[in-house]
Amino acid sequence: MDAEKQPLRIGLIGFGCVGQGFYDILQAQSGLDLAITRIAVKNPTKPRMLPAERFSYHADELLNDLELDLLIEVIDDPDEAFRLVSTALRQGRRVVTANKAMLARHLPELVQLQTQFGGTLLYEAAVCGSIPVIRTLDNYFIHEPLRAVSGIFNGSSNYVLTRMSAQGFGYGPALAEAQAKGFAETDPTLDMGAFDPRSKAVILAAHAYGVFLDADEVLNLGIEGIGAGDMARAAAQGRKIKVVAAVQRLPNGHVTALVTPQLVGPDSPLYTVEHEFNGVAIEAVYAGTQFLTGRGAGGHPTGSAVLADVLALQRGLRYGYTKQATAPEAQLTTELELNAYVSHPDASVLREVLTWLELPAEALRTDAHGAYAEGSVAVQQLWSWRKELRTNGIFVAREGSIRAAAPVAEAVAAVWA
Ligand SMILES: NC(=O)c1ccc[n+]([C@@H]2O[C@H](COP(=O)([O-])OP(=O)(O)OC[C@H]3O[C@@H](n4cnc5c(N)ncnc54)[C@H](O)[C@@H]3O)[C@@H](O)[C@H]2O)c1
Ligand SMILES: N[C@@H](CCO)C(=O)O
Repeated sequence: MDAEKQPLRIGLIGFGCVGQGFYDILQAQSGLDLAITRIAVKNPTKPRMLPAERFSYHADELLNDLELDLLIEVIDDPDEAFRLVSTALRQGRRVVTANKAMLARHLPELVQLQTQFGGTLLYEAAVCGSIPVIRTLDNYFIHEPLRAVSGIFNGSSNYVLTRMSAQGFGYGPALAEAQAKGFAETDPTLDMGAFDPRSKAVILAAHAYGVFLDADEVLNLGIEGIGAGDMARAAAQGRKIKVVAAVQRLPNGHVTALVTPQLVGPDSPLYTVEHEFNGVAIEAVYAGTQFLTGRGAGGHPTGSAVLADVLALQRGLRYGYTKQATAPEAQLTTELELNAYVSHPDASVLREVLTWLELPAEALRTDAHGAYAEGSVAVQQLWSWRKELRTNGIFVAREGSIRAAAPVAEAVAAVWA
């Protein structure tokens, strides 16, 4: 047989939700010159849809098989994923990964390995499932200055919020559903605590601005503290609670990122993004704002993004990382402030929170659902008290853009209006 007619030989590492999703899609399509030649799994005793002889039980066997044209890494262990992906890149190979936690920690090194050894890594599936946002930023907005890239980057927490608000579900049952449907991470605190959308924000910062942010220095607050009372208050105001991640260029030219729950109204495109769907707004200086939406989690949507990367690799696509050359400085969220809403069923707990956040005691209100308060809060305070805010299940929402703290707050608000 003519060597050029051989299908691309794929080594698939990980056969969970995403691995099987990718496998299903490939089985259902004809005419693609692709073959899943080897599959590596971890657990030899787990019942699977394919006969045992289809599997290897050591991913290193796939790394050592240089007949494989391309490796796909879709396991749930970020450290092992980094070992596998970085080894493959040192071999100069073509690799696809969906592992955002691993990418957010190691992106600079993975970029450097591609330059040094000539391999290629694509990872569209790692950010917002089936939405082609990385490619849009990397290929289309190559020279366009961007004001912000923001939106709903986590399907599981959005699913839980949708079930709680529209269908009156409790937090626990809603999360159990998100897990059963394959949306949640193996450790769901990554989703509910907004660590997962923070990883995605870090990855998008690299493609939108050429900046490699340190994930540990990006403030992320999740939805563990949100209760029926918060849902009822939001609904009474005609708003919904969404976890919004934002990477944005500040008027001083620096880039910053933040992930928090937010109260959004019907004027926001995020208002109608429900269940496991994600939505990304790209605010470009000349093109204006574009909004991308689609399924952000699940085996088939994510498998579809993996397939798109495989086909792109077949055509020779690489990310350009062109904005790295002119990357602005990253700025941590200090010196910024936002409109905060905090709540707790117990007023005495909330009183203490107000002192942490330097909000006046008079801001405290109570209603049938418990205690809440609203006011302008320095992000530095949220940062300092982030562990306590999480442990106490305090819900902090923001509304509108974060802004530089006084005395430039008014000027900044005008720029962003
Ligand atoms: N589920 C989604 O919607 C989704 C979406 C985008 C990205 N991702 C990412 O894709 C990756 C896989 O997610 P998933 O939902 O398929 O998880 P999963 O838990 O369903 O499957 C992961 C599989 O990897 C296996 N595994 C772990 N270590 C392994 C090793 N060393 N060798 C071989 N197999 C190993 C596990 O046993 C498990 O079966 C994760 O990084 C996740 O963050 C998931
Ligand atoms: N756990 C992730 C999977 C998609 O990255 C989510 O719920 O968005």
